[in-house]
Amino acid sequence: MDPELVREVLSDKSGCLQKPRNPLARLLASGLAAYEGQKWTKHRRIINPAFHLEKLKHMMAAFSLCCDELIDRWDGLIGGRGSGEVDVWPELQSFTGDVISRAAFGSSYREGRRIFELQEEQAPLVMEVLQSLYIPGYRYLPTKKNKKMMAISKEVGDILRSMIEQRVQATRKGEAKNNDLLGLLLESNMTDYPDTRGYRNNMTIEEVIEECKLFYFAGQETTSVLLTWTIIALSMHPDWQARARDEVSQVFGKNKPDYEGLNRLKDVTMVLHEVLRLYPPASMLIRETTKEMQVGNITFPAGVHLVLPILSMHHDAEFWGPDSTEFRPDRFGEGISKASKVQGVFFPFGRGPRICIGQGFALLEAKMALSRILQQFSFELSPSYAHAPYTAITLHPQHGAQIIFHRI
Ligand code: HEM
Repeated sequence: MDPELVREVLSDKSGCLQKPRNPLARLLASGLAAYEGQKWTKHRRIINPAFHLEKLKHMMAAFSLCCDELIDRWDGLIGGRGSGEVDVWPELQSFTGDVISRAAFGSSYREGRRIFELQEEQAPLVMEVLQSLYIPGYRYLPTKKNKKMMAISKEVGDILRSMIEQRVQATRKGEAKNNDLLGLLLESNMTDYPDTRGYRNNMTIEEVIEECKLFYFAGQETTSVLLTWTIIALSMHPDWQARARDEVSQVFGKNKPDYEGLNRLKDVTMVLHEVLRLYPPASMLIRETTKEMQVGNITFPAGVHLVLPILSMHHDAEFWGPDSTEFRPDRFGEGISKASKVQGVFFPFGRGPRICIGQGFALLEAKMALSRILQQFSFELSPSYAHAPYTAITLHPQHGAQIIFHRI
């Protein structure tokens, strides 16, 4: 696909495009509530100013705590033998779930974790519904599955509502620290924050609930996918594993990584960019035309879905050269803009007004986790690993990611 067209669509200067309304994309976009007929929230952008990386520094403590738990768990799995096999895919999913729970809900972490467990239970039920024949009104019938889904949805809503109400009270009394995502969301929501057209944009409690659910969907699986492919790629390329470990050891020695040091990691960043290029967690973006519009020299009527194929553009030899499918992190040695032959063909976090607001968060989390893992273990692929990247909602390792770890 022509990168110019991608830029044109994602910048959407004509205002003719929106995030799609098809059920699967709605599931992705606004969480499971989409199934219940709730609307895509229009207000997301108001949280952007509060979601500044400076504030995320407060979340370093949450990342660090989750890393401690991960390393302890893997240490336990390896046991006294010094080496052992771990399927890192479920491990890292649980890790990023913990990170987002702690970062999103701070002191209310336990209730937050319960919400995410419930959503995990709900996701396969929703997928089943989406994949089955659509019969209008069927979802309101008191079938076993529908009752289960409604019960989960009610429990999630009840927990969130009570957490939010408590937090709003505490914020009004000046008693809440509010350096977690929920706090930032509520704080920015309590501030009168007009949009570019001057409208007040405050969210309802229901919309705050939707935002909280979205953070989980947008932030948990994507980051676990990135970390999992990184461990696999570094197992396949021991030279890069050694190089990344050397860098981590030069910057941190045996100390725990800090914010300033993580921002100085060059080789590790190149590795993460190359993994995001070869295995982009979101393999495509979709936009829907809301009225007739022209893209390039084609005129599309309203209601057309435009698919922007991140995965294939990231692999295209025309943009990246004849080694486009090879793992070569040094192509990012002089930054993203010089990595490809053509500009604008690397967009794992999207682009334009709806670009991922969690990209700083995700990269910081990934760098911290990877640094801790490299400090503690060397690793290689297990003979039971089968390489099968598979596009479900994100780009999964279809048969898991079995890795043999050796304690250093
Ligand atoms: C490696 C990790 C991640 C990747 C590859 C990723 C990728 C993306 C992409 C491609 C989009 C744009 C979707 C579109 O334009 O249709 C997006 C949006 C979004 N992401 Fe991420 N993401 C990651 C991590 C995170 C994290 C950790 C969070 C939250 C803490 C997050 C929160 C969001 C939100 C809220 C949106 C919607 C923004 C909007 O529509 O205005 N993401 N992400």
